[in-house]
Amino acid sequence: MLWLDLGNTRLKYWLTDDIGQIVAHDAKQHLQAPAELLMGLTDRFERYAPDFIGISSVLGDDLNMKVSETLSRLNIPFKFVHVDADYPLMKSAYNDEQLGCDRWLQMLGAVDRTKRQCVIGCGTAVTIDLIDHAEHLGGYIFPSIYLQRESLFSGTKQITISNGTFDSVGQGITTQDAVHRGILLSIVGAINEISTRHPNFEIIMTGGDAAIIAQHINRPVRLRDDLLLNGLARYFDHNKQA
Ligand SMILES: Nc1ncnc2c1ncn2[C@@H]1O[C@H](COP(=O)(O)OP(=O)(O)O)[C@@H](O)[C@H]1O
Ligand SMILES: CC(C)(COP(=O)(O)O)[C@@H](O)C(=O)NCCC(=O)O
Ligand SMILES: [K+]
Repeated sequence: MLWLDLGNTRLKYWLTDDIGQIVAHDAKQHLQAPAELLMGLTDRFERYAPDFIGISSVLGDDLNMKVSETLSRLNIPFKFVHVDADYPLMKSAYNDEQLGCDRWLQMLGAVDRTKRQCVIGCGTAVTIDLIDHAEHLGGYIFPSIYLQRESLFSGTKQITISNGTFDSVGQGITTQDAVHRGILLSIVGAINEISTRHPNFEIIMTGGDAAIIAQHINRPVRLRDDLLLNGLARYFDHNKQA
């Protein structure tokens, strides 16, 4: 099988064999041209001859259409995931016409009926979702540390910071440090506040920036880079049986 995750910044793919083992995977920036990026990957995909392609995309109809056109040339059946608030594995209180399918799949990949869970996706946006014994209660959306830096850069005259590392939440005494530390604290502080409000929820983090953020959380965090893939596999496995 070939699994695709089209996020706002990166395209991720995984090729798996008959028993679900990953035989190849990668993550690449798509620069809003995922179809063109996929075109360049088709040779690699064809070599593994997957019999099905399962897709998570938060890129919207126009880009999804272009992706479909590119994938059609492979002559391999493919399907996009559709969010369903009434799904057997997890019910959701969220408006399912709006809920991003990457958020939903990350939750499906993590959900455990015996637990209370807080699933945090650290991608282009940071999403925080609360699940109580397989019931999605709702969540929060924040701009990522990079989007926050870009908004300061573009919305102010004197802040011209466009690079540097996010490695501390202590107060800064230079613009560079104040910007990076303030931004990181906005996300870390929010997660710590949610963790205080929901002490019995296990904290699970995934996505490109999970490791950077997790270091500053004042409770044990489970880092899982397999959530979305796991959610895709659960979704299509279930749909096959249905
Ligand atoms: N301006 C930037 N500079 C450096 N890295 C960035 C920038 N914007 C995004 N990234 C990186 O892109 C990655 C996006 O994470 P990912 O989980 O793939 O998100 P998405 O699913 O939204 O594409 C993160 O690892 C982040 O560090
Ligand atoms: C919140 C998101 C932007 C996160 O996307 P990502 O950072 O993974 O690229 C995406 O899940 C999305 O566009 N969601 C739709 C809005 C919602 O979930 O309510
Ligand atoms: K967006």
